[in-house]
Amino acid sequence: MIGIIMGSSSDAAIMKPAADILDLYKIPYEFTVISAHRSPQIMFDYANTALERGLKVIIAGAGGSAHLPGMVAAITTLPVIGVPVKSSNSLDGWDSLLSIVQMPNDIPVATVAVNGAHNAGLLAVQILATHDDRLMTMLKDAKLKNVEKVKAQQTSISLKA
Ligand SMILES: Nc1c(C(=O)O)ncn1[C@@H]1O[C@H](COP(=O)(O)O)[C@@H](O)[C@H]1O
Repeated sequence: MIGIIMGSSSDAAIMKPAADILDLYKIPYEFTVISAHRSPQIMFDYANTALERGLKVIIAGAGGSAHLPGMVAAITTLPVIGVPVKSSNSLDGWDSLLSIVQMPNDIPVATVAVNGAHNAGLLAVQILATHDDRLMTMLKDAKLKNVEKVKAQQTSISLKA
């Protein structure tokens, strides 16, 4: 089970690609809103019980002054993947990117690109795949498909005068 959490329902569309990836790989997940700023006790309880509830990885997305991923990582020993969300009144996503990526020593958050929920989902799959042959086989197939896509582009590309 993977936890996908976000600071506000306004982040849901940006976070959905993480859920889409988990659907593709048939991995169960929960998808919910939790805010370190607005609901600190709920955030604490979620992070504090995540391991015993069977979560393996937490994907946390937040915009603006994005403390949610780092605060969850401060509480749990599970891997936390942070998704900087470019929210409506943010500084083009730089604020959330820097808030999430610049963690102090001892509290890592694996930060993906701004609005990079797709890769966050895939990274969670890759973490699970280290102990799951079905997932590792699917990931290898996906890599081979990428190679085929590039080969097709090599044969179709042309420079028009
Ligand atoms: N960064 C955080 C946290 C947090 O880090 O705890 N809680 C909400 N937010 C962010 O505030 C932005 C605006 O939220 P609203 O749209 O609800 O006003 C969202 O992108 C959310 O992730």
